[in-house]
Amino acid sequence: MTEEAFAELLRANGARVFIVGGWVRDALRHVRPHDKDYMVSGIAEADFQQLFPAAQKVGHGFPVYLVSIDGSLSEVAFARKEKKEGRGYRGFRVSYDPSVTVEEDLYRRDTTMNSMALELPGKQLIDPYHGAQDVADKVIRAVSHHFTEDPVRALRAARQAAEFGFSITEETIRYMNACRAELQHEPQERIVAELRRALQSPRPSVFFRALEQADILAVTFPELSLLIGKTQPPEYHPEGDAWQHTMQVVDRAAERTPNIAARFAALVHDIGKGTTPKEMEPHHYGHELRGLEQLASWNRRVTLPKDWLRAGRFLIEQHMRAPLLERPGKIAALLLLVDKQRPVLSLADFNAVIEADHQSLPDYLVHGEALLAAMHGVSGKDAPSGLAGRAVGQWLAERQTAVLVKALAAVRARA
Ligand SMILES: Nc1ccn([C@@H]2O[C@H](COP(=O)(O)OP(=O)(O)OP(=O)(O)O)[C@@H](O)[C@H]2O)c(=O)n1
Repeated sequence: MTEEAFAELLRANGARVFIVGGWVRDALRHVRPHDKDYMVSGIAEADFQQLFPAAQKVGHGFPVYLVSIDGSLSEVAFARKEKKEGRGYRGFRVSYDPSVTVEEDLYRRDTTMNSMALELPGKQLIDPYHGAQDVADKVIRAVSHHFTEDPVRALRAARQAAEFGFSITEETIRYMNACRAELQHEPQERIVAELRRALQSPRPSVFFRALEQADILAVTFPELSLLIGKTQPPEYHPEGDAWQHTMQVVDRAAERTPNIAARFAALVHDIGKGTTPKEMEPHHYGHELRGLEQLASWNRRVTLPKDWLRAGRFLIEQHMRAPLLERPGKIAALLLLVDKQRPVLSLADFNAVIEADHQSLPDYLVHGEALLAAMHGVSGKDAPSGLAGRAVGQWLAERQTAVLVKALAAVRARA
């Protein structure tokens, strides 16, 4: 059914119909809006079911229906009021009778930019909390103290700041801080989902810095929060401590690769510096090993996506040595090892993180694909017939190194 027919049918039965949430916000931001969510008020659930017998009921604790509108299945919710009664995002008493108004529904939402509606059919903007002005000013502002009723809103606000390049008001930062205690009991999947979206954003550091500003980094990402104040030799790190460095590296990685596992690897590459003994600072000898331990402990607390873990481990192990190799045998071995990380991590992804960290890239990584192609021209099948077992492996490694030396010399001659 068309949107027009859907709205007309409801209006003919005394209801009001609205487009709500992120679609309205994104339309005002002039970016391509995502899925449309609808809301209806002034109609009882039973009457709605009679009008749309094919609509599938979904939703936890309150009715949401899936209706096919303009060719896609859209969510249609009833205007509702919520009263927090228990812990977590499900601890609500909800009322959604036909008397609940659109303004009441918008009031229970997180931020002003997400609390606007367009009434159908004319798409008149309903904006009781001045979200349009905040979108124009690029400001994230909690609608009310109800913000704290769902603690994940603290992460949503930080993540949307990173996605949209918006700033967060002081008062909202305080509400984010007020979510601190409850955040410790949130399902980790919701936190990882927000982390994923933050890593997808153009500047992930905005997300982590907002959490730090609200003093909730230590409860959401304790391994990262340990990096704060960890000193580093200023001649190598004029940007400051291990936290400032990590924030720069994750942003530079986001400029260089869309691969989320690689961006995660950039985030955790120096995570071992968080547990460097105080007396060793500003040096961090052995931080690769401590980094693997920290990542493992993060993964015990939260099951991290397997590809993130694999990329994270690999970069923790390789980020110090990879750009500093001189011996051809080591360069050949590294390139072949990087090659084995596909499809989790391509050579380009690996290079993106190394360059984000060191702000330069050695020629053997810049031309790594060509060097690999040359090395792949040699196969164990070409080994002399007298060789077997490990001797074939050794012969292959030697041949591949010889090929690499030639190919690298050609690359360097052209430079
Ligand atoms: N914790 C939450 C989640 C959602 N919402 C409200 O529900 C709407 C729809 O939520 P959702 O689709 O999850 O997010 P969007 O804001 O539409 O967009 P995004 O994809 O950026 O999360 C939001 O706009 C907001 O009004 C809320 O108040 N609190």
